[in-house]
Amino acid sequence: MSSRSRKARSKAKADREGKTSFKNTSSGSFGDGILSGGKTSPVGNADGSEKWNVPYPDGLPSDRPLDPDDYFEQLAIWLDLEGDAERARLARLRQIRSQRDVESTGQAIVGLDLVDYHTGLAGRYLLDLAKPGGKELPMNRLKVGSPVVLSMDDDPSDEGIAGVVSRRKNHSIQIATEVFPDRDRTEGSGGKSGKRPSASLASDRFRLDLSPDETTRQRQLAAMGKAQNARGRSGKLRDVLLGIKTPRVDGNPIDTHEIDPESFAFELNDIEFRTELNPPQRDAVAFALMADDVAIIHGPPGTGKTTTISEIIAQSVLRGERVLACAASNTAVDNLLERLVRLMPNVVRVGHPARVFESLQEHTLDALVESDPTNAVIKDLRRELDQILREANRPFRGDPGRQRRQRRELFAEAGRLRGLIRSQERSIVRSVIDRADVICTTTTIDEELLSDQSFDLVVIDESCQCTEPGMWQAILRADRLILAGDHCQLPPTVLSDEAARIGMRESLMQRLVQRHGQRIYRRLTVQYRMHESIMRFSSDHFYEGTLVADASVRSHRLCDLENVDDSDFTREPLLLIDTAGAGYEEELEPDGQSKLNHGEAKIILQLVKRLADAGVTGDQIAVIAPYAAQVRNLRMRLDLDGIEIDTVDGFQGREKEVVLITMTRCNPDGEIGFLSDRRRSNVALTRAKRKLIVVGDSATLCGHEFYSDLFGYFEEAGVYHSVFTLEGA
Ligand SMILES: Nc1ncnc2c1ncn2[C@@H]1O[C@H](COP(=O)(O)OP(=O)(O)OP(=O)(O)O)[C@@H](O)[C@H]1O
Repeated sequence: MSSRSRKARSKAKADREGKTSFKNTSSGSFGDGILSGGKTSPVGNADGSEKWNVPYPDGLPSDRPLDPDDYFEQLAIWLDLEGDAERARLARLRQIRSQRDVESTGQAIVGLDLVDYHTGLAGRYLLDLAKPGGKELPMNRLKVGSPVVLSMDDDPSDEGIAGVVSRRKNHSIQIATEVFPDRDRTEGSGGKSGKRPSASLASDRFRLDLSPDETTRQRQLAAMGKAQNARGRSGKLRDVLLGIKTPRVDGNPIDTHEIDPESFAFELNDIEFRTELNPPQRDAVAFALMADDVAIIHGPPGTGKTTTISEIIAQSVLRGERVLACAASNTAVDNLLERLVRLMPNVVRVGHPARVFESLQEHTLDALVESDPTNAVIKDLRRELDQILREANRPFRGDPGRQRRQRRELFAEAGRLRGLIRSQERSIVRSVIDRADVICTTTTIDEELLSDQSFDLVVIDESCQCTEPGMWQAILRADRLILAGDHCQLPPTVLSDEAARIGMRESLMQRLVQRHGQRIYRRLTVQYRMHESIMRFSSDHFYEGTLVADASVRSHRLCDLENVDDSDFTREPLLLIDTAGAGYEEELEPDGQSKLNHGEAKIILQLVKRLADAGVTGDQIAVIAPYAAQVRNLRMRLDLDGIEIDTVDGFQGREKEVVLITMTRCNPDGEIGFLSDRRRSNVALTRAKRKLIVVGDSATLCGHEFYSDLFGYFEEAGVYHSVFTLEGA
C-alpha cells in the first residue's frame, strides 16, 4: 500500500475519532496520537465498530517471508492500538477524583506539594514533589523513566504538563519536565479563561498521573519509517529479520550450510575468555562471534545469559569493535552494565542517572559530562538559571498585571539560558560518546544524544520483553545483531487486548527461532539458581528437559543456610498446598478488575510465619501472586521486615531463597484468566533457589493440562498436601 493512501486513512481516522489530547505546552501536542506523523492506521467504521485492515490478522507468520510494507504497517497498527488503549486508561484514571480510589490504582499520586526544584542536564526542570508533612507516598507504579502528567490537583480540567519520573524515594518523587508548572503557563498559550492566576506555588497542590508514552511511540515510528526505506547494511539486516534473506554464519547461509566444525573449533580456541564460562556458554560466545548478521542466545532462568553476553561484548571490543548494549528495561540495562564495567573501561550508560545503581553512577553519561573539565562554564550557567527561576516564583507584591509581565520576562530569560546550556552540553556529550567502546541504553534510544552513531555490534538483552516496534531504533544502528532472552518467560506488557490478539506480544526472537530452528540460536543449559527438583518441572515443560543444575546449587536446601533450623519443612525443596474443597473463592477487588483470594492469603500468612519461626529472614522470602489485588491484599496483611510481595511481572529476572506462589484463582467454572499463559507460571516457578511453595485450587486449575501436570509433579515428589492436612506438611 502506498504511503499516501495510508496517510489519508490515518488522517481520516484521526479526524473521525477526535483523539483525547493532553497538552504539553512546550513541545506541542502530547497525546494526539501517532497519526499526526502520517503513519498507518487501521480502518474503522463511522459507527465506531472497527473493521481492521490488518496485513497479518493472526500475528506475524514465521513460515514465510514478510513483505516490508505489510510488516511495518502491522507494527504501526499495533502502536496505534496501544496508544488508544493508553490514552483511554489515562482518561479513565483522571475521572477518578477520590484520593483513596485513584491512588489504589497505583497509577496516580494526588495532593502533592512542590517542595523543591532545580535544573538538570539539558536544562530540564527537576521538580521534587512530596505529600504534606512528609508523609510516605502510597504504593505506586510510577518508576524512574515513567512518563507522567503533572496537573493542578484542584482543577479537573487542567490538562497538565508532560514529565518523566527522574527519582523516586519513599517520601518524595522527582520529575523532569520541559515546562515549569506555573498556573499562568496556560494563559500565554491559549489556555482556558477564568483560571485563577496564582502568585505562589507554595499554595498549590499537584497530581501526578502515569501517562501514555507518546515520545517513545514517536521515536519508534520514526525508526520504523527509516527501516522500511533503508538501503545498504540496514536494509540487508531488515531483510534478514523479515525472512527475505537468509542469515549467514562464517560467510555461509545458515539454512543450507552447517557450521564447519573445524572453523568453529578454531574460533573457540582463538578466544581468550575473560570470564569463567561453562561449555554451553563458551559455545554460545563463539557462535555469536561467528554470526555475520544475527545470532540468538537463549537463556532459560538462571543460566548466565547476562554473563555470556557480557563476554561476547568484551570479545567484540577486544577485536576493536564498538558495541551498543541495550535492553527494554532500565533494570536489565543496569544488570548488564554492572558486568561490563568489571570487564572493560570505556563503557558509558546513557539514560536516567537516578535509575542507575549507586555503585555505577560514575559510568552514566551525566556523571561523565559533569566531570569533564570543560563543564565549569555550564555549572555557572545553571546557577544563574536556578537563580532566575527562584526570582520568578517569589511572591510578588503590587499590580497583578505587572507581576505576570515580570514573571513572563524572567521565564523568557530562563528559556534563553537553557538553550545556551544545551548547546554547550551537546558538544561535551558528543565527545564522551565518541570515546566510548560500549554504550548501554534502553531500547528507547535518545536519538539526539546518539545522533548518527552506528555500531559494529548491537546486543539486545531480555529481547523477548521488547515489542517489535521497540527494537528498530537499536537495529538501525547495527552492523551485526545479537538477541538474548527467553521466549518461554513473560512477553512484553501490552495494554491493548486487540493489539495483543494480532501478535504484539510475540517477539522477534521467537519468530526467528521458529523460522530457523537450532541454526540461529544457542541455548544455555547449566543453571545456577534452583535446587534440581525446583528446576525439573520447568526444564521438562519448556526446555525439552535440557536444563542441568550446576553442582553448586543442585542439592542446596533451606536448612543449609546458617540462620535456618533443620527440619522436614526446611529440608524439602518443594511443597504444594491444594485448597480444593475449602471454599476459598476468589473475589473481585472492590472498584477494580483484579482478583484476590482471602483464603489463600490466610494460608500464605501461616506458611510465612512457619518459615520465620524456622529462622528464615524476611529478605530471603518472596511471595508472588499473578494478580495485583492479591499482592495488595497480602502487603496489607503480611508484616515481616524485608519480605517481598509482588506480581509475576514485577519479579521476572529476580530470585529468592524461598518463594511462595498464591495462584489466587478459585471458581466453579475453572476460569483461570491470564494464568492460561504458561509463560507467566514458568517465571513464577523458577524464582526460588532452595524452596518453592505453591498454594492453589486443583478444582479450578487442573482442568488445564499444564496445571494438572504441575499438581501431578508435586504429587509424585510426595510433597502434595491438602489444605486440610496443612499442619503435617
Ligand atoms: N559459568 C558460570 N560459573 C559460575 N557461576 C555462573 C556462571 N555463569 C553464571 N553464573 C552465575 O549465575 C547467576 C546468574 O547469572 P546471570 O545473571 O548472568 O544469569 P541470567 O540468565 O542473566 O539471569 P536471569 O535468569 O535472571 O535472566 C549469577 O550469580 C552468575 O554469577
